[in-house]
Amino acid sequence: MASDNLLELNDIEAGYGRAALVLRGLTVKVPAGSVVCLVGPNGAGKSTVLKVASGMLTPRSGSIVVDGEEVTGSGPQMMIRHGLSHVLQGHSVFKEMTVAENVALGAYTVKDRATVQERTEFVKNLFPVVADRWAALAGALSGGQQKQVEFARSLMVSPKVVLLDEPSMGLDPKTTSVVFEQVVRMREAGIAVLLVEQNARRALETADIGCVLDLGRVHITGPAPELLRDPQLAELYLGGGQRDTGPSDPTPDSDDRRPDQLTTTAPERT
Ligand SMILES: Nc1ncnc2c1ncn2[C@@H]1O[C@H](COP(=O)(O)OP(=O)(O)OP(=O)(O)O)[C@@H](O)[C@H]1O
Repeated sequence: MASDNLLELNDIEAGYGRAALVLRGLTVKVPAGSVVCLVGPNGAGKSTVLKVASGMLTPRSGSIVVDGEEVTGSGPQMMIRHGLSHVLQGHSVFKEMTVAENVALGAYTVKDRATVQERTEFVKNLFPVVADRWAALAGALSGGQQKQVEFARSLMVSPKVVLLDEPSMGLDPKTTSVVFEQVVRMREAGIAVLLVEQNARRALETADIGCVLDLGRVHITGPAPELLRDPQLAELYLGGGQRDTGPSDPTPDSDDRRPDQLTTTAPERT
C-alpha cells in the first residue's frame, strides 16, 4: 500500500565511530505537506537524525524510506537525488559571493538550464528578500536574510523534504519569526519539512507534528498544538507553563530558553 509519508526513518540505530549509539531505535515519519519538528535536550540526537536522513551518517540498523522507496545506505549525493535537502546548522552562505551565486550553487547537480531557470524563479518568488537582494554580496545581508538565501539554495534541487537544522540559531526573536514564516511558506508551496529546533515553543507553534527526543529515541509524538497544550511538556521543554495562563506567563526572554537549562528528563509515554 502506498504511504502518505514522504520520509520515514524506521527503528534507526546510529552513532559516530566506535562511540556508543546516539540514536537507539528512533522512528520519525514526515507526511506529505507537513512540518515535523524534533525538540529535546542538548545531546538528545536531533541533529544526528538529520545527518542520517541526508546520508551524512549511515545508520547501523533500521531503514530510510523516501516517498515509498527504500534508500537506506545512500550517501549525501544520492539522498539529494532521492529528494532530501539539508540546511545545516549555523550560517553557510559564501559571504564574498552574491546572493545569485549562492543560490545557483544549490543547482550544481541540475544539468537542465530550463529547470534551473524555473527553480530560480520559484525561489525568488517564495523568498522576496532573495529576489530583492539578488545582486548583493551575501555577506552584506542580515543573519535572517542569509538564512533565507540558504533556504532558497536548498530548494534549487526540487526536494520533497527539506531538513532544517536550528534555523533560528543566533537570530533575535523578531528575525526568528520571519524565518519561521518562511518555513510556513515552504509548506504552503508543497515542500515537507523536518525541523530541528532549540526554540521548542516557536517550532511547535509552526509545526504540524512534534517529536520529543530524549536519549536517542522519540519519547512523545503528536499534533504540535496538543504538545503545546500539555502542561507537563510545557514545564519540561517550553520554558515552564503555557503562554496564555495570565500573570504567571514566562517573560518573552524565557521563550528562548534552551532545553539544556532543564534539569529533568521527559516522561516516557507510549
Ligand atoms: N561528529 C561527531 N562525532 C562524534 N560524536 C558526535 C558528533 N556529532 C555529535 N556527536 C555526539 O552525538 C550526540 C548527539 O548529538 P546531536 O548533535 O545529534 O544532538 P542534538 O540533540 O542535536 O543536540 P544539540 O541541541 O546540542 O545540537 C552528542 O553526545 C554529541 O556529542
